[in-house]
Amino acid sequence: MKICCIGAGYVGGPTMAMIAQKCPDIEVAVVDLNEARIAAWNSDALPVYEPGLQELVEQRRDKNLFFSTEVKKHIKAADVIFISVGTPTKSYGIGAGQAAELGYVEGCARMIAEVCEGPKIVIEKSTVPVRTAELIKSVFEGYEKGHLFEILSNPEFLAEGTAVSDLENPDRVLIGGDSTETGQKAVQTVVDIYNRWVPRENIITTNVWSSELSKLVANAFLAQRVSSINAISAVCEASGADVDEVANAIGKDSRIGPKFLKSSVGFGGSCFQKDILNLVYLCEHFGLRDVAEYWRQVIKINDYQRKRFTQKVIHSLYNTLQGKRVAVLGFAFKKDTNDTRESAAIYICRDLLEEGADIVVYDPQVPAEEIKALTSDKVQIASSAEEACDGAHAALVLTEWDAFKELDYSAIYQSMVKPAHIFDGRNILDLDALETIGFKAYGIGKA
Ligand SMILES: NC(=O)c1ccc[n+]([C@@H]2O[C@H](COP(=O)([O-])OP(=O)(O)OC[C@H]3O[C@@H](n4cnc5c(N)ncnc54)[C@H](O)[C@@H]3O)[C@@H](O)[C@H]2O)c1
Ligand SMILES: O=c1ccn([C@@H]2O[C@H](COP(=O)(O)OP(=O)(O)O[C@H]3O[C@H](CO)[C@@H](O)[C@H](O)[C@H]3O)[C@@H](O)[C@H]2O)c(=O)[nH]1
Repeated sequence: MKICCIGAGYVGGPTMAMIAQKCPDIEVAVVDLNEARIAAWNSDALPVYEPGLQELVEQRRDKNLFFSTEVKKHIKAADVIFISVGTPTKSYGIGAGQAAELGYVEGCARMIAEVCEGPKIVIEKSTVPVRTAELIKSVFEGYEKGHLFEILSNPEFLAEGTAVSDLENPDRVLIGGDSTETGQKAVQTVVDIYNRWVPRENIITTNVWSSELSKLVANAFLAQRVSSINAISAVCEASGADVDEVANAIGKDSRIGPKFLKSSVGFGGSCFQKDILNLVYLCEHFGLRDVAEYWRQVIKINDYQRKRFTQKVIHSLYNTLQGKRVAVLGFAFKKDTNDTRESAAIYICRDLLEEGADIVVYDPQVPAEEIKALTSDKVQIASSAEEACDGAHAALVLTEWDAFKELDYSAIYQSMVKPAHIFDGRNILDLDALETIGFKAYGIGKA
C-alpha cells in the first residue's frame, strides 16, 4: 500500500511519521508545495519542534517515509490520500473572520481529480466544516471521476507539544465514512492501518458528518473549559479565592475531571479560536443564532482574559510603561512547541508596545525574526531569561516552559529595577517564595 499526505505541516509531518513507524510495509510520502518546508523535513532541523519527533522521523526517513515537493507524482501513485492542508479563518468576503477558508482543500481535490486514473481513498485530515466532504465530492464529479473516489473523514486530535505521544497512544481515532458497501470497505482499510497500534475499541467509526462535526465540537468543549476557569479566575481575584485551589476542588468530581482546568493568559494555538469561529458560522448558517452566541462567548472570555492580564501589568507599573523595560518569558502558545499561532503573547506584547514599553523577549524555541514579525522591529530578543530580565522593571511569564520554574530568581531579582514586578501568566511559580525574595509577584486568579 502507498499513502500520500498533502500538507507537510504540524499535522501531516508527525502523523505520517507515526504511520510510517507503525507500518514499515507501507510507503508514506508527505508532499508540500513549500520547498523550504520539505527541505527542512529532509534535514536535521525539522520545521516542527516536538519532543521525540526528530528521532521518529530519522528512524523512517528514506526507508518508508519520504518528504517531497513532487506533489502530483505521489498523489498519482498512492492508494490512500490524506488531505492535511491548512483551513484558516477566512479573512475576506462572505464569512470573513469566521468561516473556514476551504481554498486549499478545494485545490487538493482538483489536483487529485486531475492526476488520478484509478480508485483512491481520499481522507479529510484537515479540520473542516461539517459537510465539506460534499464539496470535495462535487469537485470530483466535475471531472467526471466521482466514481473513482471514496471520501472519508479522519480528523486529527493531537495537541502540539505532545504530538508524538498523542499519536502513539490516542484516546481515540475517529473515522467517518458512507454507509454504502464501498464506503464501509474504505473505512475498514483505514481502520486496519490504525489498528496496527491502536486497540480496535479505541477506533470509532461514524458517518462522515458526525466525524467532521465531532472535531469542531471537541475543540469547542476543550476551549470552553479554559474560558470557564479563566472567567472564574477573575472571580477569585475579586473575592480572595485561589483559582488553583478551586480547580483542584472541582476537578476531583469525576463528572468534571481534573484536566484542562489550568487558568492562564488565555488559550492560543492555531485551532481553538478558528474552530469555534467555524462552529459559530455554521450555527448562524443553520439559523441557530442563540447557539452561535453561546459559543461566541468562549472567545469573548479569552479576549477578556488577555486584556485583563495586560491591564494588571499596566496598573501595577503605576499606569505608565514609557521607557520601562519589560521582559517577556515565553512566546510560543504553549510549552514544548515552536508554534506561535494565536499565542496570547502576541496580543499582550502588542498592547504593551502601545503603552510605550521596551519589550525584550526570550523563548527557547521561537526564532527571533518570527517574534519581531508578529510584534515590532523595536522588540529586542534575548538569548536567555536572565538576559531578558537584566535591567527590567517587570518580568512576564507567558509560556509555561519547564525551565522557567528552575531559574535563579534571587539573582534575577538583583539584576532588575526596584520595585521588581513579576507576573506569572501561567501559575507555574511559587509566588510566596518570590515575595520573600523581594518581588511584587502576581498570578492569575490569585488574591
Ligand atoms: N496544528 C495542530 O495541532 C492541528 C491538530 C489537529 C488538526 N489540525 C488541522 O490540520 C490542518 C493542518 O494544520 P497544520 O497545523 O498542519 O497546518 P500547516 O499550515 O502547518 O500545514 C499545512 C501545509 O499544507 C501545505 N499546502 C497547502 N496547500 C497545498 C497544496 N495544494 N499542495 C500541497 N501542499 C499544500 C502548506 O504549504 C503547509 O505547509 C488544519 O485544518 C488544522 O486545523 C491541526
Ligand atoms: O488547562 C489548560 C489547557 C490549555 N490551555 C491553553 O490552551 C491552548 C491550547 O492548548 P492544547 O489544547 O493543549 O494545544 P493544541 O495544540 O492547540 O491542541 C488543541 O487543538 C488541536 C488542533 O485542533 C487538537 O487536535 C487538540 O486535541 C486540542 O487539544 C494553549 O494556549 C494552552 O496553553 C490553558 O490555558 N489551560
